[in-house]
Amino acid sequence: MAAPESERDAVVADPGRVPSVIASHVSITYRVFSPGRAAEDNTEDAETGALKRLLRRSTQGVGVREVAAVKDVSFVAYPGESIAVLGRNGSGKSTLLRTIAGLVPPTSGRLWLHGRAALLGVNGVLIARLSGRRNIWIGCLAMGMSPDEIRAKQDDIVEFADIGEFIDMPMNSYSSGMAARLRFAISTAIVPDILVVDEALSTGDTQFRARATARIKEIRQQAGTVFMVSHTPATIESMCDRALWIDEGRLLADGQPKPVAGLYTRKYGEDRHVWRERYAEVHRVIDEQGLEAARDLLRRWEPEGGW
Ligand SMILES: Nc1ncnc2c1ncn2[C@@H]1O[C@H](COP(=O)(O)OP(=O)(O)OP(=O)(O)O)[C@@H](O)[C@H]1O
Repeated sequence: MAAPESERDAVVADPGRVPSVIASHVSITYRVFSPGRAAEDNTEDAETGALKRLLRRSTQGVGVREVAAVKDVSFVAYPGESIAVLGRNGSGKSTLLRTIAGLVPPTSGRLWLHGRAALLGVNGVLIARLSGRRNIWIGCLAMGMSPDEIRAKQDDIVEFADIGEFIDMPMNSYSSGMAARLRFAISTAIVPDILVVDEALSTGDTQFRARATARIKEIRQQAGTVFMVSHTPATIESMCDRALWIDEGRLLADGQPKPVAGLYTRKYGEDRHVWRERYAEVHRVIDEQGLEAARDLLRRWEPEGGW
């Protein structure tokens, strides 16, 4: 069903402020290539079987499945905002965040960024057999820092990671908490305009979490925009001033963290049976009347949502 006109015009920016991110009808679809069936060729020798499979694929095509991870998401974000992204496993949170960080292009729709975005977590580029100190250079270079910038920052990074003599040991000797601390310290060494945090705070001990929270606050105060995935209502309420609830790839709610997290946790929390019926109703409304009508329903249930 085509989206109603009100949904097509969902991106409305505040004329008094310069947005840091504008997402306009962003959809992201993965194409998954499934290998051909191998079992039929077990009477052949391996080489003949492989050749036959290859021939069959080239004539019949490889199975392609499309996964619509993010569906028609629109929002406007501003400097100074700290935005929680919540939703169940597989709902599309990481995909959306990776798109904001510039790692996955939107399949359709438009995304405008004002400034530099960085995904917190330089895990992909770090090399486990090298020391933490060497990895600081690798991670910082990957974030686009110059050698002079790195030299100026490296003592701060070591100090913030606070992993003692392990900084000179290979990263594959680190506990997961230590590795998370070092990654966090590297990726917040420079203040990006848009910081994207994908569950980085779920690791690390209480003391480190408190320091990480303070660092994120610092970034916010320097007028950056922070997006962070979190499943914990207390974290969302203490660290964020806005929440996006992504459900099956759709932006179901965009409002103040407390009511949005409240709706979300009720769906998966205590009065689950009551909410399950309401949730089924939300999905019925989405199918029959569109997403905006479903959001109206949520607004009626949680009028204090600020949406
Ligand atoms: N690289 C990929 N190739 C194909 N499908 C993918 C890929 N990454 C994610 N998906 C699919 O896209 C959908 C959204 O996944 P995504 O990781 O964005 O969800 P998520 O909300 O971050 O989940 P989680 O909370 O488990 O991390 C899922 O159906 C997932 O299987």
